[in-house]
Formats: sequence, structure tokens, C-alpha cells
Amino acid sequence: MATAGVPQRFCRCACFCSENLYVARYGLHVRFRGEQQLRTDYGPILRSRGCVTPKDFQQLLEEFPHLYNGLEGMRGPVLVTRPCATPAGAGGGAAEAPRAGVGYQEGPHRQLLSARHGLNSTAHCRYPAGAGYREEEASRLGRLPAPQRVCVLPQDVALAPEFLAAAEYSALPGADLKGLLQRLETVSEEKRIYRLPVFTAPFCQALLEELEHFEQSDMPKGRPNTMNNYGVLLHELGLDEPLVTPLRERFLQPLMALLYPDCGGGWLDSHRAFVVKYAPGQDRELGCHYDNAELTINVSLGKAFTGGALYFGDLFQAPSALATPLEVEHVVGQGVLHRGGQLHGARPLGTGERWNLIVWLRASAVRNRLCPMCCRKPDLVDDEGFGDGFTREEPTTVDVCTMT
Ligand SMILES: O=C(O)CCC(=O)C(=O)O
Ligand SMILES: [Fe+2]
Repeated sequence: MATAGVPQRFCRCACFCSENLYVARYGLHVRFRGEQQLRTDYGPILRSRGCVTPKDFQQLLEEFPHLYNGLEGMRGPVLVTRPCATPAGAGGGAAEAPRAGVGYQEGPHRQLLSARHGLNSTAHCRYPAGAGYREEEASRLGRLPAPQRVCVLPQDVALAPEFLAAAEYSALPGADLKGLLQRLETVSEEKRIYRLPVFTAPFCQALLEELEHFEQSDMPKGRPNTMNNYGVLLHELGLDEPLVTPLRERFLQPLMALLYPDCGGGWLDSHRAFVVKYAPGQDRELGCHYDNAELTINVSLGKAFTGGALYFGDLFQAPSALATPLEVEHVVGQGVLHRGGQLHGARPLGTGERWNLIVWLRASAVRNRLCPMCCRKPDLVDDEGFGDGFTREEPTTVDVCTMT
């Protein structure tokens, strides 16, 4: 692990530019190594989705020019085309087709981000640590900028008593899984999905206000990932250091160490945190995917809404076409804990607005061995901030997730 006092240097995997590229026109994520590989691997499915003529294929190829000039950009969650059965019967072959804005081109998009912001997967962070936003807030509105306003809430006002109790218990020397399970809800024993209250109602309210304020401001904004056109990156709001890092280090780590010791739960050393927003006329659902994370916490912040349940399939490493997905309703203030590799998505929103804080929790000791995106030894590229959570250090011995 890092030497105390020396800031850790994080990396991403170079697969970023060639794996899981989203082609919105055909609702498909592809791996791209070259024309022949694309035809061989995706010819039939592309044809079935309307990529039929030589011109269609040429247009498709034009989406990937960046692969030859070394430019890379931001990485979001990966929407998969592996089976993730849904009640609508999408299982057995391709998952529910993910949706994105019309005309969205994944390759050039990543290239553009890179050209503007340099070679880093936090390229969307126009305002490192939220500095720009904080300054603008302070001078324009003459009020406390976001991090202070949200984080001024003391711990016991912000965090639900159940969360505090579970985290405190987990940090005790004699704590064990059995004891922890008495302090949270087991949503699925088989899938190892858990739920517990995380934030108090006043905190959710305060955070929502900040998020909405940021949204309405004219500050340029990055988006959480390639599939969400709305939402906020927490580091752009300046909330990574004051809110998410302590949440991970002091509260989530002890909990995750007991729940998921085999997935790096006790070795979490970075994160990517963002808020996703679903609303009428905006994004309304999220296709089946797995996260670029060892573990994930997904906290519902509100507002009032119907629909938008989470659904969970198998681990992406072991999908079975016949599996019935598990539906999990959100409860405002509560967090759902799951393994990043668990296939999941969000059902369409019915009415209202749904805002959720997602924290992808990463353990370099696990991912340094195997990039969860390309499933190979990561090809490390230096990055800014937490990058994609890889480090150049020798991996510490830790049992990685077993494939079940
Ligand atoms: O919409 C949700 O609650 C799920 C979001 C999610 O899974 C993700 O952003 O990785
Ligand atoms: Fe996800």
C-alpha cells in the first residue's frame, strides 16, 4: 500500500479506448481492434440492428478514429450485451438495448474529451476538486459554497443512525459477518445484495438542493458516464474530499470488509462518485451493465417518484440466460450495496424525479491483477485524481471475487 503521507498515484487501463465502446445508433457495446475483428465479432448482431450496407459499416468505422492516435478519455460504466434477463424477456441473447442521445458517437466523444482535457479519465473534471464552482458560488451568491454547506451538517445529522451503528459495529475488533447482518437488510443472500439507511432526510434534502443549484448554474458540466446525460460528478461539486472520501474510509470500508472480503472490501483505496438523475423528458432508465468497480453503493436521494427500480442479474463473469432478475425498489435515504460485477440496470421511471448517489468503490489490490473492463492484466496509463483506481504498486495478496 502507499507509504503514509505520500499521495497515491492512480492509473487507468489503456483498454479504455478499445473496449466496451458504445455505438448509440445500434444500441451496442463493442470491442474494437480493427475492421476485420469488428466484422467477425459483431457482423450478425450489427446486421440485425440495421448496419447492413457498406456505407453503414463505413460510418460505423468512422466512429473509431481515435484508436489510432492514442487519445483517450473518460470512462463510464459499461453497458453490456451479455445476457441480463429481464421480465420483458430480453434474456437469452442481447440485453435490453441501452439508450443514449441520438447521434451520440462514443469514439469521437472520448477523443474530444481527451483533446480538451488531456490524457486522463477524469477528463470531465473541469473544476478539479470543485474549485471553480466553489469560487463562483462564493463570489456570485455571497453564500457558503456547496461542500461547506453540505458538510457543515454534523455526522449524526447527516448519517442515518442505522448506518452509524453498522459502521461502528464493523470497526470493532470482534465484529463478524453474522453480527453485521443483524444490522442491515439482506436483499438477496445468493446475490449478496444488502440495504440499509445511509443518509438522513435533511441531508438528502440539502444535497439535492446543491445538486439542483449546480445543475441550474451555467458551469460546464461533465456527466457521470456515457449512458447518463443528466447527473453530476461529485468531484465537480467539490464533494469528493469532504464527503465521499471520509464516507469510504471511515464508514464503508469496515462494512464492506465484512460483507465482501473476497472482493477487496477491506482494501478500498479509491472511488468514483456521481449522482444519476432520471426525470420525464430526460434520462428515464439505465440498461443492463456492470460497474467499473469492485463494490458499489447506490443511495436514493429522492425526490418522489414511481418506477425506476433497480434490477439485478448474475455476476457478469457467469451470466445465465435463464436467470430471473431481482427487482429492488429504492427507499429514499437508503443505500443498496452490491458487487460491481453484478449485472444490473434501472427500470424506466414512471413519474416524478429520481436522484441517486452512486459510489463505485475500488480496491487497487484487486483490480491491479485484472482489469474488470477488459478482463486482462491492466495496461497502466498514468492518470489524475483517482484515475480508474489502478496503481503501479505490487498487488497485495488478496483473494479476488470468486466466480459463482
Ligand atoms: O439508476 C441507478 O440507480 C443505477 C445507476 C448505476 O447502476 C450506475 O450508474 O452504475
Ligand atoms: Fe451501475
